[in-house]
Amino acid sequence: MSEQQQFRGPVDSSRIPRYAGPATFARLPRLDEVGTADVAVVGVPFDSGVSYRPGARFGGNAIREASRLLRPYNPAQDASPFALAQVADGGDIAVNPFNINEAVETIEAAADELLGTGARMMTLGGDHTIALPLLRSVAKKHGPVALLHFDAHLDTWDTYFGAEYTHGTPFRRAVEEGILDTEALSHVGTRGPLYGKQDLTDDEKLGFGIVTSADVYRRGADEVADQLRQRIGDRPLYISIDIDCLDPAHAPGTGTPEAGGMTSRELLEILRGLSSCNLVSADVVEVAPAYDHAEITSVAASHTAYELTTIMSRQIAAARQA
Ligand SMILES: N=C(N)NCCCC(=O)O
Ligand SMILES: [Zn+2]
Ligand SMILES: [Zn+2]
Repeated sequence: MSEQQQFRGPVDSSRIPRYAGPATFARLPRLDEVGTADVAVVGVPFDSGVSYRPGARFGGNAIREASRLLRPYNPAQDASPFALAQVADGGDIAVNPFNINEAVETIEAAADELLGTGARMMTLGGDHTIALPLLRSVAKKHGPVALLHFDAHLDTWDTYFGAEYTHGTPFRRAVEEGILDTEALSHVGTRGPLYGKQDLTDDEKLGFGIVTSADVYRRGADEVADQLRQRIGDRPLYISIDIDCLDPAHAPGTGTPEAGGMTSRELLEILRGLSSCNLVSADVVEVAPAYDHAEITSVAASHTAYELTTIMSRQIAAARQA
């Protein structure tokens, strides 16, 4: 059987215009249409953990809309991700917007169910709070995972207004809970003002290395990707991408924008340089379409999710062949 016949791919945009019909990620089938998937793209419309502008609850659907223009062959990774594995849109994990603790539990349970089917998750946020329950679930399956965290922010702060689960705190909680492999933790794209120098000391103590946005500019995407790849090795890897890792010129539609960020080209190139890593699941979070213009942010996010999906599909196909 040819790969094309084996997996159900996107709607053919040369036959049905790409702007027709309801949006799924990359015009892929829904999970309930294919039964099970190797990669499940799921939305988490939750933004009750934000410290500034709200609106990331609408991010997943904005990314789906912007992803209508994605095409099936990815030349940068020389792969047709939707022919190498079954990728499907699993819809949204519906969570309580008025109770953060309950929402975190619901996300973890839904992720357990999806990962239990053998799927890898490509999650579309939502604010960054959602990374914690997703990591909990991934660690139940794989043990403590390596983490690459693309973000302007550290997100290793302790609490906000006494709250433990917020979009500025998921990775401190994750280290405390022992679900991350502290030999392989990196922030990428970090920049902007902090509360104090202690933020950096605390972050380092938790085990994180930092590649700042200026480092990416000075050293270039290839060198940064090489260094990250060496640190990660063949550990199970989770990639969490806060779209505010990009400069506001490349991602205005987000809740806590910081000047001086990476370009979308730099982000995509670093991800392509990680294509040999054992990516077990990933998220793209913090897209807040109300502050976007001309879908700049959601287009960047859709291409980011496409590269991540391609990495996962290539590995699934390689594992199948081994
Ligand atoms: N995770 C994101 N996007 N932002 C965290 C910012 C936390 C703060 O307001 O200091
Ligand atoms: Zn951020
Ligand atoms: Zn963040």
